[in-house]
Amino acid sequence: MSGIAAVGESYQKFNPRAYLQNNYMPPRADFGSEDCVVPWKLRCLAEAFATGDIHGRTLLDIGSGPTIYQLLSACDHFEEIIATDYLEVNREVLRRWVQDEPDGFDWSPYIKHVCRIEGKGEQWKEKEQKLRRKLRQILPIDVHQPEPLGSQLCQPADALVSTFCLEAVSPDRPSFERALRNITTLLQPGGHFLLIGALEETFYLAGEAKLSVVPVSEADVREALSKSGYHIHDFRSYLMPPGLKIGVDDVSGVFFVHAQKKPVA
Ligand SMILES: C[S@@+](CC[C@H](N)C(=O)[O-])C[C@H]1O[C@@H](n2cnc3c(N)ncnc32)[C@H](O)[C@@H]1O
Ligand SMILES: O=S(=O)(c1ccc2c(c1)CN[C@@H](CF)C2)N1CCSCC1
Repeated sequence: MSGIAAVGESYQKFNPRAYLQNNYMPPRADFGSEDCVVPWKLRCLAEAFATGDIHGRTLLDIGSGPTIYQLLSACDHFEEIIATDYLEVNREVLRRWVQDEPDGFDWSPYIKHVCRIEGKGEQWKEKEQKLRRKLRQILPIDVHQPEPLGSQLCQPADALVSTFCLEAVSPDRPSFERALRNITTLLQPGGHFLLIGALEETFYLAGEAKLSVVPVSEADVREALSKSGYHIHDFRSYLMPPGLKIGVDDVSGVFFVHAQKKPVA
């Protein structure tokens, strides 16, 4: 079985609820200080969109999983947001959130925090409803395919977002770089790409699933982006405090990149 096939097999045991518990609920997900990793991630995204440089008709989120935090600052800048994931269980979690079904994950701490740091006086329920209105498609994706969405995307997106996906689904650095090249075909030339990921992580847990992660450094990410034809506007790294290592992964840090696909020469 190929490395990519083995990754796909390992994801069959992925448990969205366990994944959310491990990474998005207190105490690990702490909003107590601006120096905590969750406020840091949300601030990176809010500041990128606050420049006013990133806007258009369609934003595509690659490997959304069961999460929506990564889309909160985008929803004022795009007409349509498209979420994607490899697993139906995750696409179903997102559909249930969009439909405001009962027993969904409570994203209100994240929505309230983003409204506060954006400083526009937006009420959190207003932002929640706006994102539900704009999140119009939830599509299957495989970043290891040359056409990751198959024939589902009629035209390239104006911007991409992707958080903790590429390194978590690639068995090695070459497949990480190929996956980045594949998803880049989904982005307009000149389009912006906001990428968040794990630094030097080798595994993470999601219920019964133990997923392998290809460890990447800042230099590895920069090289992969350069090979895929991006200009890097901003690259930030966050060093994980030791207290946050509780056994659900071995992540050493988190990176944030604001990159732009170079126009066709
Ligand atoms: C670590 S989770 C990231 C979820 C979310 N973006 C976040 O920020 O927490 C990785 C996601 O990649 C998805 N995935 C697995 N294999 C994939 C593939 N071949 N192509 C695209 N996504 C894949 C998984 O289903 C999972 O939702
Ligand atoms: O935002 S995080 O940095 C985060 C959030 C999500 C993930 C990781 C880290 C690392 N493992 C990834 C597996 F791919 C998923 N964070 C980790 C500390 S507690 C709050 C969540």
